[in-house]
Amino acid sequence: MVRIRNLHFGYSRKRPLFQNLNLTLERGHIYGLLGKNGAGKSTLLKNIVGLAFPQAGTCEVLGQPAGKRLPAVLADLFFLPEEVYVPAVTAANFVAHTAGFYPKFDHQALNHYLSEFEVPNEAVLNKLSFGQQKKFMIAFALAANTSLLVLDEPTNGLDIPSKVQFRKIVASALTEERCVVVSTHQVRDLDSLIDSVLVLHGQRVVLNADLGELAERLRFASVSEPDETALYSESSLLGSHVIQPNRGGVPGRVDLELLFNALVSEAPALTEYLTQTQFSHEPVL
Ligand SMILES: Nc1ncnc2c1ncn2[C@@H]1O[C@H](COP(=O)(O)OP(=O)(O)OP(=O)(O)O)[C@@H](O)[C@H]1O
Repeated sequence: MVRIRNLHFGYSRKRPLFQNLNLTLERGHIYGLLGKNGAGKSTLLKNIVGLAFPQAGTCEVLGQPAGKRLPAVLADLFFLPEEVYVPAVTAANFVAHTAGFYPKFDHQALNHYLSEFEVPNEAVLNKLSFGQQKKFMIAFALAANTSLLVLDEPTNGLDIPSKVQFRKIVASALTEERCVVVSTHQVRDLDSLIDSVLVLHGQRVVLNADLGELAERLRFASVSEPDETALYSESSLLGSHVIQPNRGGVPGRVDLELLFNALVSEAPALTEYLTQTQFSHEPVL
């Protein structure tokens, strides 16, 4: 679906944002893209959807260079940027004029998502609140039914019930044919939604892993005594939160926030452990 090899990109040549970045994304997965502010999440997504162009290396989507923006590729991908723009027309009018760009557009699904999000179909879009505009565009993006769906910080501006709805709706829209990428710096918004996690740090993707496999290999725990054997440890009020090798092999819950903190603080023991462990997606770290 997405194949990036040795990508170099920077807004200025003196300050590269990505160097030798590699990434493979497959159908049938919901990926969560995590990275600190300014790590380049939005920029990476723009390279994927053909709105920014590699200075070296390749970025292919659906087997074609993304930067070529071929009509057949654009009809099968949807990118929802963080800041949504809506014109001064009703939702129904907007759909009547734009759904035609997406051959697999599902009108029934759109009505279902809009009613779940409680967005009125007859409303003039630019008169809606920011959160309602965002929910309308999320519903439209999902209903476009494209093979690749890229959502940049979709939960920004959503209230708590809408975030819950968002997770439910996106999960229901995933099929074996679709690949969904969701970026966020609010790691908790992705809990129980994504099945794979991507971490962008230090100019490259340092982790691309299936959450199920991570759960089999890592154990996330809170301990009261220091654990010298932990791969990563973070002090808490009652002791420490730790990441340990999962020696029992019984999969538990992956603490995305702790994992993210560990990776961006470049915990060497965890890095080494993950490097030795074969993940299904691609060699990471
Ligand atoms: N159009 C642009 N021109 C020049 N620099 C840019 C442009 N867009 C982004 N940048 C810079 O590139 C870097 C990465 O920005 P980007 O928006 O991709 O990061 P991000 O990980 O999405 O950040 P955040 O989590 O804060 O949204 C930042 O330092 C930003 O200032």
